[in-house]
Amino acid sequence: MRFLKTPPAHDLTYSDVFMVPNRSSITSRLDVDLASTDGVGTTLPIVVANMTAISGRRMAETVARRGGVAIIPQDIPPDVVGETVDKVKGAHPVFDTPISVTPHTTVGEAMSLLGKRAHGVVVVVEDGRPLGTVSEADATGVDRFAQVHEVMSDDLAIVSPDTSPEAIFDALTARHLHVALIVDQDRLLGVMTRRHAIRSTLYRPALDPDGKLIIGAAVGINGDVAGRAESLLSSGVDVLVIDTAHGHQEKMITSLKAVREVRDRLAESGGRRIPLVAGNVVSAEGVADLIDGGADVIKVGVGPGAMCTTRMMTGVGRPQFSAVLECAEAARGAGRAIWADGGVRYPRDVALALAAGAGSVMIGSWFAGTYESTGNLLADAEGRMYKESYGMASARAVKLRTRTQSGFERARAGLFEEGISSSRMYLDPERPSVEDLIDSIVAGVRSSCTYAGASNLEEFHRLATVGVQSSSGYEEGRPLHASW
Ligand SMILES: NC(=O)C1=CN([C@@H]2O[C@H](COP(=O)(O)OP(=O)(O)OC[C@H]3O[C@@H](n4cnc5c(N)ncnc54)[C@H](OP(=O)(O)O)[C@@H]3O)[C@@H](O)[C@H]2O)C=CC1
Ligand SMILES: Nc1nc2c(ncn2[C@@H]2O[C@H](COP(=O)(O)O)[C@@H](O)[C@H]2O)c(=O)[nH]1
Ligand SMILES: [K+]
Repeated sequence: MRFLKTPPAHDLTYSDVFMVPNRSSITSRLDVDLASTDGVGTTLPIVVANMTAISGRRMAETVARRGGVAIIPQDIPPDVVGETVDKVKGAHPVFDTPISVTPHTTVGEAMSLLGKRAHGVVVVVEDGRPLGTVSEADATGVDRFAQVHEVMSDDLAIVSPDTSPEAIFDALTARHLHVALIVDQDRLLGVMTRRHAIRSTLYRPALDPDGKLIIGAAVGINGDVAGRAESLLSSGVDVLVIDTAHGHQEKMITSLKAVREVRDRLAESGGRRIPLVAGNVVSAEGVADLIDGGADVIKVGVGPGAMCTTRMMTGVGRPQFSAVLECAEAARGAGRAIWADGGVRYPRDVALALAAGAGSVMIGSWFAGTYESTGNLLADAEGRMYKESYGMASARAVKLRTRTQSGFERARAGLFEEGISSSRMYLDPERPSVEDLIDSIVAGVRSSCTYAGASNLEEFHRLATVGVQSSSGYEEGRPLHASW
């Protein structure tokens, strides 16, 4: 990446910068390969942040199907992480997991499950075989205590797993149906909407060597770090994140070394060498020390997160674009990669982080307001759908994390909060699924690459030309949804 003009002496946020187009020989945005360069095995440079209100089983499965990876937070007990890993590994790499109920399930219960996934139907199943589907339209005006077999639609598009996405798309269009049910030998394997059919030709799932979807998990720096790391690695995670607010501290370095020993021992006894990610830091010195401690990837960002109050509480942090730029250069110099963590709100921010040299971009709050985040779907007084979210250093998260300690200890720890305990993240009615958000990120970043003349992310980092803008420069780039 180069600056258009001499960069200013002060540090820059994503909003402070823009990219200018280069002469390009790339003729189509579809010719751009967005596989990450960080060695983690994703085909998209997107990581879901280890936040309890955001990253769980459905998020992990959905994002990995499109090529990214989700990190299960450090506060989730190891046996629950193990179950989550099993579920994600058991999910179909192409077809979406159905929401299935028995014929005698009440309409009320079936409708409460509908918001769990984006495809909009519940499948009524008996002995593994689909009998019908129930959508919100089928349930409108129906008594909540009625049973689903009374209201289900039995006009079904049943296809075999070897049907091409194009054929599924055409069949659904011809029959005016919303989802195809993928059935193999009388067993419901998955579902596919027309949008999913298109996506399955545009994205490549992120898979482990056995062809299963990938997933990561996090460990903090307190307690039995090596023990938790061993348990997570044994449960089959594909990437391990060692995470704390101030990653450039001695305790992080000793924890990291302990985790590396566990990882290396398991790898030597026949396991895979799982990449270790450590953070968070915002300086080249921090990067160097974590690489020295054994990190394969360094997580970068102090204070840019949407749930984060660190900068207002402490004055500490660093504008994220400059942090990413400096840390990426330091990591690349040592043959390692970084993840740009936090503060991403628009596709442009993802593009700018990658231009600055990030291997992947970690996103939390933007993905909180989706069907796939962990929380329950709620409606406000006007009927707008939202999910509740909170920061991992908020009093709420600290209370959860310290639940085994005395009431006094917990209350005292809660005073040191550096995050928001409750926020409403609204679902965008146009983009209610994390897959819709990924579509827009991918459309934006593919386009950024072709403006730069890059056919992959390594070229993009090399070719990107970045300028510095005023706040009115940023404002000029915003769309206008109503007249002046
Ligand atoms: N990227 C960011 O800007 C930030 C991210 N977070 C996220 O919140 C989650 C919880 O992290 P964290 O609060 O570190 O909790 P952890 O449970 O990981 O504990 C942090 C440990 O480090 C010690 N510590 C020393 N100095 C600091 C410091 N300046 N800030 C925080 N802890 C310090 C704490 O001791 P003691 O409590 O006794 O001081 C504690 O033992 C993580 O997921 C983290 O990524 C949190 C804040 C900022
Ligand atoms: N200072 C705090 N930082 C937090 C907290 N919870 C999460 N985080 C960080 O934010 C990113 C995600 O950023 P987002 O803008 O995409 O939401 C996450 O990975 C953490 O590094 C918190 O309570 N305090
Ligand atoms: K912030």
